[in-house]
Parts: sequence; structure tokens; C-alpha cells
Amino acid sequence: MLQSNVQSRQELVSLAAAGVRRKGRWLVRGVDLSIARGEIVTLIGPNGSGKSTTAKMAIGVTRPDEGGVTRIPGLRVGYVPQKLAIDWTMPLTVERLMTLTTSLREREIEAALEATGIRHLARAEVQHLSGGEFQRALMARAIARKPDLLVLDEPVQGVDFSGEIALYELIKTIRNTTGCGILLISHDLHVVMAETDTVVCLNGHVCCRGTPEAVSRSPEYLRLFGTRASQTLAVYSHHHDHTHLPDGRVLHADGSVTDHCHPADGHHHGDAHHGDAGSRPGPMRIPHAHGPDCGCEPPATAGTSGDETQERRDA
Ligand SMILES: Nc1ncnc2c1ncn2[C@@H]1O[C@H](COP(=O)(O)OP(=O)(O)OP(=O)(O)O)[C@@H](O)[C@H]1O
Repeated sequence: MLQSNVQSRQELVSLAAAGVRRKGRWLVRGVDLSIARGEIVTLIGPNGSGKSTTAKMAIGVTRPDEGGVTRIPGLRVGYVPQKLAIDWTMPLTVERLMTLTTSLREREIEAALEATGIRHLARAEVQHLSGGEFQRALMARAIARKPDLLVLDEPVQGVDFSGEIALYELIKTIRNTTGCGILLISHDLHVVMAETDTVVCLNGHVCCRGTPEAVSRSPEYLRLFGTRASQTLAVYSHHHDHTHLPDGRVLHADGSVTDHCHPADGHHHGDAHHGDAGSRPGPMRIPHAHGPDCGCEPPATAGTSGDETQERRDA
């Protein structure tokens, strides 16, 4: 089984202090993250926190306005978007969906449908698929291109709890059998795959990051979802105590406004963020130490789109 390994970690893409600005507002800023082969990185955060924007920077659809993005040359990306522009009034089979924008050989289509467990639905109309089946069809379409990096934007949307577990199992299997890196986006702050190597929590910037193991062992989570689910899913709860105003200043929970969020200013994450997530009653936190990796400090204002050449080549 392929597992991420620090020694042989082969980075596919990395973002360094990357940010996107539109109409005078930073959509997301100061993002540092990387995804290596065989690794699963999950972006979580509330609606509008910049998850899709960050993913689009990673794959080269959106260019950073500051900071840089580096990708291995010739990176093959499989992208499952949150929304798909499909004319639902036109009949469309799963087979046809697979080849809408790329030509694939019949055996490539069959292999992808087999891998995602929906070979029997090849001639089914997409309009009639359940939420879970539709997600599988989109994943089949993405993996048929044999990507190095698979980006899944909200892959469990519209899927019930048991369907979620099955989809996460599938994602794990895809990672294990193909060795691709996976960037997963979830707006659900509470549930992430246990196999996630790194959870990155965004709220216009990187609020915190960590592994989900600590929370998956917590009694509260086991009580909620049971031991079986703990092998597949983990609870990741994160409390945002501040929001970022359009001009870049920070509005804190106590109503005060400051130029920056800073661990020492008394407004930011409390001590409850630090320590063992499983041993504390109440909301569970991923432990993290504030520092350069934390993202709580705003990034340097001056930055360059350091890897534009690379980006144009890869995009
Ligand atoms: N091209 C754009 N121009 C202006 N604003 C944009 C643009 N694209 C995204 N935004 C805004 O940027 C913010 C971040 O959007 P993004 O889609 O990255 O968030 P998200 O975390 O993926 O949200 P969700 O969970 O709702 O999908 C939102 O407020 C969105 O309205």
C-alpha cells in the first residue's frame, strides 16, 4: 500500500504565501501548502473562506496575485468541480459524460467505471443517478485521465452518511492503487477522512492545520459515529473567532477591529487550541503551535507571482 513518507516525499504542487485579490479584496491570502504523491490534503473552512480559490491556484486555473505556486512539469490533474455545467434536459449517458471533453478508449472508460464501482451504470442516464452514483461518475471521469493529482471539490455533497463512508473508502482506494496526490475540499467543518495526511483550515487565510488522528480518538466523536466510522472519518471541529474585512483588517469576536490577527493580541485562538485534542471536554481542536506554519500572521504585503512561467506551461 502506498503511504505518504516524509523521506521520499515527492511534491506535486506547492503554494508559498499565495493569495488572490479580486475587486480590491483578498479572497484568500498567505496560503502555504503542498501536496505530494500518495498524500491526501483536505481543505476545510466555512462557505466563502477561499477553498475553491486555493484549489484553483494549485492546479493553475487561477494565478496568484502574490506569492507563488510550483508544480512538477507536466502535472496531470483530475478535477471534480463542485458544480458541473450540464444541460439536464438533454439525455446524457454515463459513458458519454466520460468523453465530453476528452477522447478515451473503451477499455479506459470501462476500467475507470470498474474502479469506481459503477460499470453497470455505463449506459444509465446521468439525470437518473443518485447523488452518490453521480459523484462516482465524476470521479471515474477524473481518474480515467490517470492524474498525478486528483482535486475533489465537495465530493460528498448530496450524499447520505453511509454513502459518504463509501465514497471516502473509494477515495482511499484510488490513492492506494494509483499513488496520486489528492486535494479534497469540504465545507463540512466536522468531518474529514481519517486517511487525510494534513487538514488545512481556511478562513481567508490558513487558520490552522494538523492531522485528524487526535480528534478521531476522542470519546465525543466515537459516541457520535461509532468505532466503525472512526476508521473512515474523523471529526475536525474548528472555531473561528475572527473574520477578515474586505480592506484586510480583522474583526474579532469581541467587536474590536485590528490590522492583523496575532496570537499575542488576546483576540485570536485561545490556549484551548494547543494541547491534546482528545483529552479536553467541549469542542475538539486540532492542536497546533502558532508560528510561521500557523498562518495566523498576515503574509508579507509585497509578493511576486514567482512561478508564472511554470504556471503558464502547466495550465
Ligand atoms: N472571480 C471572483 N471575483 C470576485 N469574488 C470572487 C471570485 N471568485 C470567488 N469570489 C469570492 O471569493 C470568496 C471565496 O470563494 P471560494 O469559492 O474560494 O470559497 P469556498 O471556501 O470554496 O466557498 P464554498 O464552501 O461556499 O464553496 C467568496 O466570497 C466568493 O464570493
